[in-house]
Amino acid sequence: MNRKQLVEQIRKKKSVLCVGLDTDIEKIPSFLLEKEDPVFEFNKAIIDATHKYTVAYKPNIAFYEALGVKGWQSLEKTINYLNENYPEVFTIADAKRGDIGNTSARYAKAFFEELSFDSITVAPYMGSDSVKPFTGFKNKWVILLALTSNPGAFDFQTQNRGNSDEMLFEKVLEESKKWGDKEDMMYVVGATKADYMRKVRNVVPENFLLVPGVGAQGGSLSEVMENGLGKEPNLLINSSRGVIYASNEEDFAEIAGKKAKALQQEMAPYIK
Ligand SMILES: O=c1ccn([C@@H]2O[C@H](COP(=O)(O)O)[C@@H](O)[C@H]2O)c(=O)[nH]1
Repeated sequence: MNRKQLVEQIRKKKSVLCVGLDTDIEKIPSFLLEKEDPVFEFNKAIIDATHKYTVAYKPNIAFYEALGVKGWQSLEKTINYLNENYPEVFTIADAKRGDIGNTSARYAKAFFEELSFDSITVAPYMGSDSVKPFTGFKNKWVILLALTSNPGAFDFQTQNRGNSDEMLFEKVLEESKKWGDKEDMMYVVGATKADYMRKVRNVVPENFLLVPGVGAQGGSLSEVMENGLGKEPNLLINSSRGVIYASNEEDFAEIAGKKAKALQQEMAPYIK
């Protein structure tokens, strides 16, 4: 998917909502466990109930890998279901990959070609040769970890470099501009770090930001919208547990739909 298509969808739905498919076999309603592929059945019901309010879906790969071959099959069925039934939505493999060049190239093939995701999250720690193999795929995106939502982000990401005032995450943003641009590179910035949003936007005013951490992690949606939104609507705000586990009963999908709608309605007034 290219930037124009993503922006058009955001404006049409008046939403920057990304629903995180962090589908934990131990948390899904127990009646689904009788099905042949409970994880896929759960995802399918959540997607059908939320797609009107949602512009992106983000399966976190850990939840699928944890189930071995079966989990990988559920993931493949989920991305195929999205691409076949809702081709307008943006898809994110939250895999946080990045390795020496030839290995990164295999990760890129796995997620962009075998699984046909639109984007993948990538860790910048190993530098340019670990990230560049994910670039150059037509209409595919790298989503680079910049300032993450977890408390440990303060261990390295906000530390100053030498005597300069520049923080490590600012250096990552600046340096990565050599590897991609607003048409193929996004950044992860946690909703819990909304105080730093202005600094982020000083370096990358136009790139999309993927913002996890609203809801369960305590980040504020309105602060993110107020400080993070560019002239074009260039945010994707993720909610995983807050949407998909809003109910654990027969009505889980319907309640997830209502949660997604409530988030979309909070977002709508900001989207021009
Ligand atoms: O900085 C980061 C990067 C990724 N994540 C991921 O996003 C979701 C958040 O889930 P919630 O249930 O909405 O808290 C999850 O997949 C994380 O691994 C993040 O939280 N922070």
